[in-house]
Amino acid sequence: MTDPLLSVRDLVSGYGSTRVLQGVNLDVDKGSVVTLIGRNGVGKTTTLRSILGSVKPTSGTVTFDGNDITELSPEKTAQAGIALVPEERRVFPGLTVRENVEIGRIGGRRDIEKPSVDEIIDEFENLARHHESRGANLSGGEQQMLAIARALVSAPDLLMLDEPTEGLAPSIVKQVQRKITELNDEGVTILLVEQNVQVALDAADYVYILDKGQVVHEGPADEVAESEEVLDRYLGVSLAE
Ligand SMILES: Nc1ncnc2c1ncn2[C@@H]1O[C@H](COP(=O)(O)OP(=O)(O)OP(=O)(O)O)[C@@H](O)[C@H]1O
Repeated sequence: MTDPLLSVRDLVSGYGSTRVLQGVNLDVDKGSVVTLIGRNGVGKTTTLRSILGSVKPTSGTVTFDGNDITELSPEKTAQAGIALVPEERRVFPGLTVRENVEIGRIGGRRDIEKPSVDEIIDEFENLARHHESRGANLSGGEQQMLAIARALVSAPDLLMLDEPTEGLAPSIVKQVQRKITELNDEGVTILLVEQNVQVALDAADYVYILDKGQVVHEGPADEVAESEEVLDRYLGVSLAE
């Protein structure tokens, strides 16, 4: 067995005196799609922020590609090869598609040649025809693709996506899901936070369920999908046949 690409151990983290994560443990194997699911407010976004370094963990460790990155700043974490597509996309509304992607090229790994802005945009059929459109004029689905493109141009080994399908129409949700699968097929390892349980289970190889700042259940996605009692207890959902 090879070591996981990302390994989170006993991670305790929060905001000021509020402790949100109470000792999170998770692994992401190279080449896999791992999803983190759980009800609102259980700490999913805080987990991603603590891995990235925008929230400083109180204790515990984050190991990436064999290196301890627990104390690194978000810039250094990006240089190590991790990119985050944040909740609500955070596309720059006044900048064009091309300019938004160019910003992503500033950060990220320095030890390899990054793809060009055009190469990345051309991989997204619904962005390629909008090179010069401003972020504000894109649809929600196009903005999500732009946020993913901006992360990919930094050539990450691990792409973290925070609720990429939130607020999107069902047909666009499918497009985002297909993109996640396509990227993974191309070799990008993915850690996905997803409210849409069906998408989370369909996209993933392995699933962690978070509740009150701790992992309360984990397993291969197909096994979790069949654990009706677990889905009901921790997520309050039952999946239609
Ligand atoms: N910047 C912040 N300052 C203070 N408290 C915060 C901050 N961000 C989140 N919290 C609190 O931390 C807790 C966990 O939030 P987090 O965003 O990690 O949850 P989540 O599982 O991602 O849920 P959601 O789906 O609602 O985003 C919540 O109680 C939230 O109010």
